Amino acid sequence: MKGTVGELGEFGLIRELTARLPSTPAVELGPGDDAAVVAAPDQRVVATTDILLEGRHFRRDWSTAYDVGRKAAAQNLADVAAMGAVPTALLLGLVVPADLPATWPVELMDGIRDECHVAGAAVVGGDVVRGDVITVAITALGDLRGKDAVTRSGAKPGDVVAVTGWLGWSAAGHAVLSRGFRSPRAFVEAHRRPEPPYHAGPAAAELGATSMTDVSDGLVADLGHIAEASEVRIDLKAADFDVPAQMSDIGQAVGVDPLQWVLSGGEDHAIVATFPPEVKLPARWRVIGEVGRAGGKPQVTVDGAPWDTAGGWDHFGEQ
Ligand SMILES: Nc1ncnc2c1ncn2[C@@H]1O[C@H](COP(=O)(O)OP(=O)(O)O)[C@@H](O)[C@H]1O
Ligand SMILES: Cc1ncc(C[n+]2csc(CCOP(=O)(O)OP(=O)(O)O)c2C)c(N)n1
Ligand SMILES: [Mg+2]
Ligand SMILES: [Mg+2]
Ligand SMILES: [Mg+2]
Repeated sequence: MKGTVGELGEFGLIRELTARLPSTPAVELGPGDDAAVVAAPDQRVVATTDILLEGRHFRRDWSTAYDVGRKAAAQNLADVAAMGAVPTALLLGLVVPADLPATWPVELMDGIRDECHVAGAAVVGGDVVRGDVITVAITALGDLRGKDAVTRSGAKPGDVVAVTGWLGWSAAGHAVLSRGFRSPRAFVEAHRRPEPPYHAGPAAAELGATSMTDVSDGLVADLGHIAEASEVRIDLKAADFDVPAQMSDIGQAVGVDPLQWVLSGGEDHAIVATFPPEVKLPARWRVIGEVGRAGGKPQVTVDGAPWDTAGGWDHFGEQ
């Protein structure tokens, strides 16, 4: 495709974007009208939104448009899964400058479409606006299939804490990219394209998870939200985490303790949940700690001590 977004124009761009979407029988009415119509047999809908901003969430010299699309969709679809729901639909709000090559939003849409396919969802609509900073604002919807949502507030003392998915890989990849390197590839790829374990969300709900969240900011920070909402303490054991040898090598090379990435690196969108101790967890879940009584301030401890460095990303913190 030749030319810029400005040359295509608003409706030309919308045509190019929507032409790339498959028709999906589950969606009653997709893009093209004032709004979409999505079936909700459960009579409730899970809804979540997250924004990705150029410079803050992604860099065009680090990630392709396709990668950004995969990641933007993944970040939102993971939030749906973390409620115990199955992702169904996604809407894309897009801000782009007029001089952006038209291939960029088109490849972004390909990435979003493909990640939706992985999670079983469909793109049902969106909006396009001209602006100075590329902004990808996604809303995702999901289906609880008649079950209760798994919130952040149900953890009970005595529960076990278990996680599935990657931890620290995206942060290690980010560390590599920020220092001007492009390898080791596995970590850089993990930063560009997280792989949330979508099916683990509804599976955890069925196993009887008492609380759940995805890890977007960092494990300690995100478990901190569960500790606060559930009014409990969460105790983690560092020995329960394995730090891959290659991650240790990167840590050595850049002078960072790799456990920092595992415990407070965000953007892998692992799913972490608490379960009653009698629940038999399938092998994909790693038990990493237990839930205790709050005893004053709810908090997360590692090997018995409060985690003293930042537990994760804060948009207004010092990064
Ligand atoms: N601008 C906002 N208006 C209303 N609710 C918001 C806003 N920003 C965040 N929230 C809500 O605060 C909660 C925490 O947000 P966030 O940390 O972004 O969650 P997550 O990491 O799962 O995306 C979410 O329930 C979110 O919907
Ligand atoms: C260029 C760039 N700088 C820094 C980061 C690191 N980073 C940006 S946002 C973020 C945390 C997750 O994003 P957020 O907007 O907080 O998502 P949410 O928690 O709402 O799901 C991290 C670790 C990045 N991905 N890219
Ligand atoms: Mg958010
Ligand atoms: Mg989340
Ligand atoms: Mg966040």
